[in-house]
Order: sequence, then C-alpha cells, then structure tokens
Amino acid sequence: MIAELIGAGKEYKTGDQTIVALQPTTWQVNEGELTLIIGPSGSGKTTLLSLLGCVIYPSYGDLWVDGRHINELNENQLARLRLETIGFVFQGFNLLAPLSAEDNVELPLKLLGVGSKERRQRVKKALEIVGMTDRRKNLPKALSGGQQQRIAIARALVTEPKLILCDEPTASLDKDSLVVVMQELKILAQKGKAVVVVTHDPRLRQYADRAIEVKNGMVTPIELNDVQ
Ligand SMILES: Nc1ncnc2c1ncn2[C@@H]1O[C@H](COP(=O)(O)OP(=O)(O)OP(=O)(O)O)[C@@H](O)[C@H]1O
Repeated sequence: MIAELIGAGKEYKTGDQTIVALQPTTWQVNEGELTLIIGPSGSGKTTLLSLLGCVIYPSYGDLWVDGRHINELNENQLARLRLETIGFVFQGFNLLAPLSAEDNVELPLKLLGVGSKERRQRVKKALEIVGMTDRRKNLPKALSGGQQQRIAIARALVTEPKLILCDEPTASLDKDSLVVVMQELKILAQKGKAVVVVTHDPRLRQYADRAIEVKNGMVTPIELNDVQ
C-alpha cells in the first residue's frame, strides 16, 4: 500500500459557508494497480486526488502516504515528499513553454539536486520509455497533444515515483493518443507503480484494475463494467 485515508475528508470554508468536498473516507491505494476515479462534476474527485498528492491537508481523519503521516508534516516536508514520491500528469500537460522536451523532463531532477551525469541518464531512459527520444530537442509547441502528454508522463516518472496521479490525462487527446497514453500508464502500473486516474471517459475502464465513484463527496468502490 502506498497511500491510505482513514476517515479522511475535506471541507472548505468560504465566508460563513462550509462546503464538504470530501466526506470522511477510508480507502487504500495499492502499488501495481491502475485505479480510476469517476463521478460527476463537483463531486470531490480533484479533492481526493489533491489529498493523495499531498497538495492539501485533510480537515479530519488521517492520511498516510509512503509510510508518512501527512497530518504531521509541514509544508516543506510535504513539498519534498511530493517531489520524491509522487508524479503528476494533468489534462493541460503543464509543460514549460520555453524549455525543450528533455529540459522539461529534467526539471524535477534538478529540483531534487541530482547530479548532471545521472540526470542525463535518467532523462534518456524516461524519454525511451515513452518513445519520445527523437523529439527530445523540440519545444512543447512543436509537439502534438499526445506527444506533449507523453513528455509529461516522462517528467512524472523520471524521479521514479511510487505514485502517479493523473487528472483527466486523456481529455485533450484524440483517440490514437488516448490509446498510447493509457497503454503507457498501464505498463507503469504493471511495473509496480500505483497509478490513479481521474476521468469522465468510460473508455478508460479497459486499462484499469479497479474503480471508485465519488458522488456528493462520498467514495464508493464500483465494478469496472459499471463505469459509464
Ligand atoms: N479551494 C476551494 N474552496 C472552496 N470550495 C472548493 C475548493 N475546491 C473545491 N471546492 C468545492 O468542493 C467540491 C468538490 O470539488 P472538486 O474540485 O473536488 O470536484 P470534482 O469532482 O473534481 O469536479 P470536476 O469534475 O468538475 O473537476 C465542489 O463543490 C467545489 O466547488
């Protein structure tokens, strides 16, 4: 198990209003699995992903990621944990426009203080895994959406994170790119990573090992066949 919520939930206070974004939830994320998070807009999916990503603290309950009790860590410790343990892939790719593909992939390693020789080796390997070696010198704008997402996946995996969190990773992609990106994420799960994907797209169920549904802030496990 890489992450565990024990009665963990989140509420937001805006003015005198309190919004329960995620009700108390007990749930585990396992290595070697690709898990889908589905559910209607505003139901709490991103909130759940943000908790797993150690981007926000739970308002109640306990959150454990990679054996660390998140409730007890300060912001700096969380930032370090994110950098070392978690890879993020977003719908909008979030690549830095002035940097080449390979410089984007290299960035997290620089932030971690990895030496230049090892950085080069790891960037090379990550680009090979996503099949983007020949486009490594390109700026993001010279790449298709699918290619940019593959670079974003290389950036997410270059630090060898145990947990890869994806927020609508295929939403901006055509059908062929969707297949390539999901096959890559599936292979990462088969190699032992925990991969969690928030999606509205029922086509992704064929790549998943399990699924949960979030509705009105409530998390319920569901059968993959019922993903729609
Ligand atoms: N920072 C915030 N401050 C106040 N309310 C918030 C905040 N973030 C989320 N919420 C509220 O919490 C609820 C859950 O939001 P969340 O973004 O987790 O839903 P979602 O399922 O990811 O939605 P979508 O599919 O539209 O992205 C919503 O009612 C949202 O308005």
